[in-house]
Amino acid sequence: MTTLEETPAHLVQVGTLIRGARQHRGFTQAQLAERLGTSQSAVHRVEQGAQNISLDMITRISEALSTELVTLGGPKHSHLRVTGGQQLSGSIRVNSSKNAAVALLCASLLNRGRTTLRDVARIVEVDRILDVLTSVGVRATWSANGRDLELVRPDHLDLANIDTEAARRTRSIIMFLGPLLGLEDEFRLPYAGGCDLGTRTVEPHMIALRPFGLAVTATDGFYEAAVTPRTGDVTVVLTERGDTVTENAIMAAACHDGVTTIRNASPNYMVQDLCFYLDLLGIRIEGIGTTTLRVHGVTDVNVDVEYAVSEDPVEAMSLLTAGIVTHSEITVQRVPIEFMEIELAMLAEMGLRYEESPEYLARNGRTRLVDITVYPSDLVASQGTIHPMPFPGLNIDNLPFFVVIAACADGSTLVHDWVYDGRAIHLTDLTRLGANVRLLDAHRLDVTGPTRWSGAEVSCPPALRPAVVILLAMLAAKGESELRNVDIIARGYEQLADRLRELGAQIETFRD
Ligand SMILES: CC(=O)N[C@H]1[C@@H](OP(=O)(O)OP(=O)(O)OC[C@H]2O[C@@H](n3ccc(=O)[nH]c3=O)[C@H](O)[C@@H]2O)O[C@H](CO)[C@@H](O)[C@@H]1O
Ligand SMILES: C=C(OP(=O)(O)O)C(=O)O
Repeated sequence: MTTLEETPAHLVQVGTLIRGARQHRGFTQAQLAERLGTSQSAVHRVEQGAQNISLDMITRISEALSTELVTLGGPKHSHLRVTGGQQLSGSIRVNSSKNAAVALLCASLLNRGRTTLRDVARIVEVDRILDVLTSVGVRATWSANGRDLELVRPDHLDLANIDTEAARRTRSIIMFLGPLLGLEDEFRLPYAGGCDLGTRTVEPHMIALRPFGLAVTATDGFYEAAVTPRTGDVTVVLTERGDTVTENAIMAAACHDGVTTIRNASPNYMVQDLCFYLDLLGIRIEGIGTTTLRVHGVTDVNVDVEYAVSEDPVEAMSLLTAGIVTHSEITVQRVPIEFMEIELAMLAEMGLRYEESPEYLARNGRTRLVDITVYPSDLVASQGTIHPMPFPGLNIDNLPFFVVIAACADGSTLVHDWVYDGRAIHLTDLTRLGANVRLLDAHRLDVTGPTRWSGAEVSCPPALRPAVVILLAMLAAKGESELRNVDIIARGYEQLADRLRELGAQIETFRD
């Protein structure tokens, strides 16, 4: 067998191509293995480049993926050709959220019974976490309609076989810490990765999990975790009101023998989804939707549950923005209104005309939804600075959409992203399409509108939301634009170009 150190470069290249093609098709390693009549670990080895692979096998993989992507000779990236400047029309539904899905996937490790997640978005971020889960022995099966995911954990996780490459490509791997605390005395996890948004510390996670007996040392490329099991009531005070750190604390508390009080908890949408799921597992949580949670831990959970992941406020913002910047009348259905109220209030201040339907409940029976119709509106710049805050403030992931909206508005707007030191810079790519967007420093943008958008060729920024913002600006820009290398969009959006096409957008996908 070939060891990783002596893996020939061409095998790694072939493995990477196969992984890319599989993820593009929305298959897990286990699903591809099933189609090939082989094991998940064999697919894992092929993708790592740790196995010699015959031409015959490459052909079979191509067939299994019904794709031409598995070819020798350099990866083929996808690009979008957009003919913009046209109005959109019709209705579009908001999908379930990436951020809740990844938390729920990690949380399923707490359950020895069967977890069925309904309405899971088919996005690359989900696949990455699924690849990690299946590599350690979790059985993951998609339903025939491809929307529901059944997860069954083995009694012992095979952490030695963890899919390091998939793990390193997502930040969400950090959310394995919470559930693993209750399962293992010692384990190692690859460093968390993700989009290029500048430095994102993991220190708050370590602080939050210390009261549960976790000690972590960082070695080359891995967090080495050692757990000294503790019992009894615990208070965790979060130093930052972060979303995933709150989720980690909740998951550690869920399997802790005692009651945990978490202060300065994020009450954001993905945290609420996690709490609703844990509630079904029999873990009582007081204070859901507030900044103080009391989690009544259960040390052995073994129940079969079904939970429908709730709708994504960031996708809702993205779709509303598509209507706003193209001066269109469109209806965005299934908007989780609790998590869009501030955004909508700000847009109303800027002159957006819109209507909301009466509220109805999401499939999880908890999240309140509305349909929102936006009308063509003449926008004016916001009076104050636009800046995010932990929920219930303006969602940081929605902030980039305000940049392209501000560029359509009359006047100057200051947009202040105090959270990420590497996200604002990507939005300066809007200048290529004619916008007046100036970077004042790493965190602040001055945007002056209205913009006379014009088509251009732009390389997709290496960050999810800015990438989508550029695409939406291209819909507004008269003439032809090209957005090159758009694979990153599939990390958080399912078939975005196809769905915008259904609203009348002229977007064509092509490859090198
Ligand atoms: C999988 C998932 O759910 N990802 C979301 C989650 O990431 P996640 O929870 O991983 O966000 P981070 O922990 O990286 O927080 C984002 C940044 O904000 C800083 N920070 C955060 C809270 C706070 O009270 N003070 C503070 O300074 C952090 O140091 C960091 O630099 O939350 C981010 C912020 O909402 C979102 O952009 C991500 O989409
Ligand atoms: C920053 C984001 O997510 P993640 O935490 O997955 O990087 C995002 O969704 O825009």
